[in-house]
Amino acid sequence: MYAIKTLNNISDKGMKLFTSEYDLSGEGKADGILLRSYSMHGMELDDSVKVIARAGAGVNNIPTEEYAEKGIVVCNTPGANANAVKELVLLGLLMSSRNVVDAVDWVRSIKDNPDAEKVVEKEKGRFTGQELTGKKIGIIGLGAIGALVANMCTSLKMDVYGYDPFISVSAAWGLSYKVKRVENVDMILNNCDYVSLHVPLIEQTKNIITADRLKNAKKGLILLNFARGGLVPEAAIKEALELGSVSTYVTDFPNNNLLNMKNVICIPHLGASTEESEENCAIMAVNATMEFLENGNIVNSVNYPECCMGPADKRDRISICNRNIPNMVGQISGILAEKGMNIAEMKNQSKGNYAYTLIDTDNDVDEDTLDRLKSIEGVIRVRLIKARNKVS
Ligand SMILES: NC(=O)C1=CN([C@@H]2O[C@H](COP(=O)(O)OP(=O)(O)OC[C@H]3O[C@@H](n4cnc5c(N)ncnc54)[C@H](O)[C@@H]3O)[C@@H](O)[C@H]2O)C=CC1
Ligand SMILES: O=C(O)C(=O)COP(=O)(O)O
Repeated sequence: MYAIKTLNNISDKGMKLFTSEYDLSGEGKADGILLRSYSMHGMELDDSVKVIARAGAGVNNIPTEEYAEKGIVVCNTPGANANAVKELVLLGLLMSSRNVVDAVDWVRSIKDNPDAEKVVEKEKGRFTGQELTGKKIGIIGLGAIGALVANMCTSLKMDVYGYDPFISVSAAWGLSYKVKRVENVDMILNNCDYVSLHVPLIEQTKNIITADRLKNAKKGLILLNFARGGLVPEAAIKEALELGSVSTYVTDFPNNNLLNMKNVICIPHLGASTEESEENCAIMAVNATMEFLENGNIVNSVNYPECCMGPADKRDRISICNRNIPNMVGQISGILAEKGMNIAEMKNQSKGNYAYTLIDTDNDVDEDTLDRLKSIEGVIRVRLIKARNKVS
């Protein structure tokens, strides 16, 4: 039996995939944790936790490096909510271009005016906007979401520019040939009428949109931030709105300061909040959790490498989280050889500072073997997964 804890509401479509082998009561020590935006920084975790699945894309709410050091695999759900965000970006583009927020607020204010129909026709000129067709848009970050946004904007007949020095091969394949490659953030800000941010919040992207950069931005820029608040310092936005270099800031990450600024359109972090996206994310997160707990297979991890060997069905499987340093595989297989054990299949993958090893063995695995594997310097965690239908 595996115990699962959830830190946010996770769609039933995903949760119901957990079989009767899973205790979902949230009681006791968890083997796996599922969450959305709940902040895990500073949270005490039981030693029992082996896998954490973020039903969503951004993992800045999870101390992924600290957890890697503890042998906890953190997964996310790449692309599962990208369409939902793309559609909200479209709304952001339209709302900011057609003054929809102010116009709707104003028209509500005349609801008791008996001449509302006439007043609308007389006053509507105050809300004249601009069209998207033919305007320049820059997309910063061309991953799952940025690529969809870029392609959507080409369909809207916008002139689309993209910046992503780390673009993946699969994202590049999916990108319209009409998207023009730009070499730096400033070129995007200085030339575009609209800029949409789609990078993760990491050390290198924190405060990426500085006050200096915005000073030189094309006058009247509409900046859309459906990625993370921490990419754009509030002071920079305040100054740019006052100077007029930015005309509107659309953000999915409001706070008290932003809510009190004029020409800031605040959305309450709704990017991924559609039924479809919540279901997609939950299904992917639950599948990754079960794969890891039952088979030791790692999929969609952000702190450990992808490593899969199919179901742990016929043979006992040893799962080892270790540091990415020389001679790990040699020492591991040496111990198994000393114990007279035969390795039926083995896989070792690495990512950054960490590596992961899966071993299927024809023999029974005793406690002493596990203890000796644990004692190798650089081994972080060892787990035995008993075969479901063992061959004798
Ligand atoms: N508003 C919302 O509800 C949602 C917000 N998000 C945010 O959007 C972010 C992106 O999501 P996805 O597109 O799914 O992730 P992704 O991982 O598919 O794409 C991120 C892209 O950013 C690029 N990148 C990384 N560092 C960069 C840098 N310094 N400069 C330029 N590009 C850089 C990467 O190469 C990658 O192509 C998430 O990390 C999250 O913070 C994601 C989903 C929902
Ligand atoms: O997936 C992401 O990065 C998001 O920001 C979505 O957050 P949420 O799951 O809606 O709390």
